[in-house]
Amino acid sequence: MINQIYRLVSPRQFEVTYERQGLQSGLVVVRPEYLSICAADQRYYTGTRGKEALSKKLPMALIHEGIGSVVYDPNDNFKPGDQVVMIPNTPTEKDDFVAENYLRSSKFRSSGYDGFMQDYVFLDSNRIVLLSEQLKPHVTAFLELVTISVHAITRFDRLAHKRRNVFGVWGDGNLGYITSLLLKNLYPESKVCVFGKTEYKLNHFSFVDEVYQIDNIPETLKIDHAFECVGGKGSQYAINQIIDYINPEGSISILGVSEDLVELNTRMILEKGITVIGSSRSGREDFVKAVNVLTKYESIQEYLETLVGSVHEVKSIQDIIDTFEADLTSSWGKTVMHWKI
Ligand SMILES: NC(=O)C1=CN([C@@H]2O[C@H](COP(=O)(O)OP(=O)(O)OC[C@H]3O[C@@H](n4cnc5c(N)ncnc54)[C@H](OP(=O)(O)O)[C@@H]3O)[C@@H](O)[C@H]2O)C=CC1
Ligand SMILES: O=C(CO)[C@H](O)[C@H](O)COP(=O)(O)O
Ligand SMILES: [Zn+2]
Repeated sequence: MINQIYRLVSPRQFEVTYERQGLQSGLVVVRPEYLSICAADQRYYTGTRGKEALSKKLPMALIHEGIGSVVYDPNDNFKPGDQVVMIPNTPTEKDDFVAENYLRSSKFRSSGYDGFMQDYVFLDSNRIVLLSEQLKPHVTAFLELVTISVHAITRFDRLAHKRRNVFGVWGDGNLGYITSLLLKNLYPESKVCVFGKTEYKLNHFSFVDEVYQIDNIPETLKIDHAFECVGGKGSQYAINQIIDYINPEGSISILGVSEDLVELNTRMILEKGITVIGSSRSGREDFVKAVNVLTKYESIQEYLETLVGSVHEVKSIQDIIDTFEADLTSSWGKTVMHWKI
């Protein structure tokens, strides 16, 4: 069959390419239905990802957050019409110690390999996870972002010391919202404090114990462990502020992606014996966990629904551009595409 792939060729410019794809490949064919825009996609779309990366990675289909329905499974593990979430990480080897998302040989869609902006996506059957009917598609569209928090919290739980009285989450955007929501559900006895810049955004975090504006934090406040969900230029200020407020031997999970090198107060990292945990992307285990968590806790899905900023029907390349532009001007939440192209 001939597949149409919608690739970014240069900032703000998409082109359709046609590729022949055999149905004998053993891969499952999925029709994408709801896709969601990540900050990483915006860095490619706007060209802020940096010239070198752009020249290495483009042309490339964007989007690594999305769900779809199975069209054809040569092994009959999935039925046509099954709703599935697609896993963007594609490992090419297995390691006993290194998770699939940290293997340098793994391929990640929409970061050097084609993402989900295609008529059909061809995936190995272990790169999709079945979704139950009770899950809402405009929410599961960004399930990949939920797996990022699931993965970071799993790593934190394994690596950090066991006093978890107070968590601090820096970042009043999408990732901060999901991370604090999961922390509050997974550690109901712990206090969760969110630190951000904008009162309007912080007002959405009704489920946490405290919210603080970053220029108005009580000096006496102390946290046991922190999650940085800021990224970009703000991550330097956020991580150094965390270093100031964290108790000795606490952990800082860094999730925000920055294009530039970040200057850190390493003297206090040393003096406080802080554990810094880098956390990037996710793997199959995290997707299975995220699907189970959303299915088990109905309230999590309800809270995640308030993170849906807007849903755009996409039928043409112009609709793709309009949706990316709308996302850039949106002040809250995830921008979802109903993929009808
Ligand atoms: N590790 C991983 O695998 C992944 C990482 N990411 C990265 O995580 C980061 C956040 O993503 P996302 O939540 O979608 O982005 P958002 O823009 O929605 O969230 C970031 C938020 O942090 C706020 N902020 C800025 N400076 C500070 C500060 N010093 N302290 C506290 N909050 C601050 C921003 O406010 P304002 O907008 O007003 O500046 C914004 O509300 C990005 O860098 C993204 O690329 C995303 C997915 C996966
Ligand atoms: O969003 C992400 C995962 O969900 C990561 O931030 C993204 O993979 C980073 O990729 P790149 O190096 O292409 O910016
Ligand atoms: Zn992402």
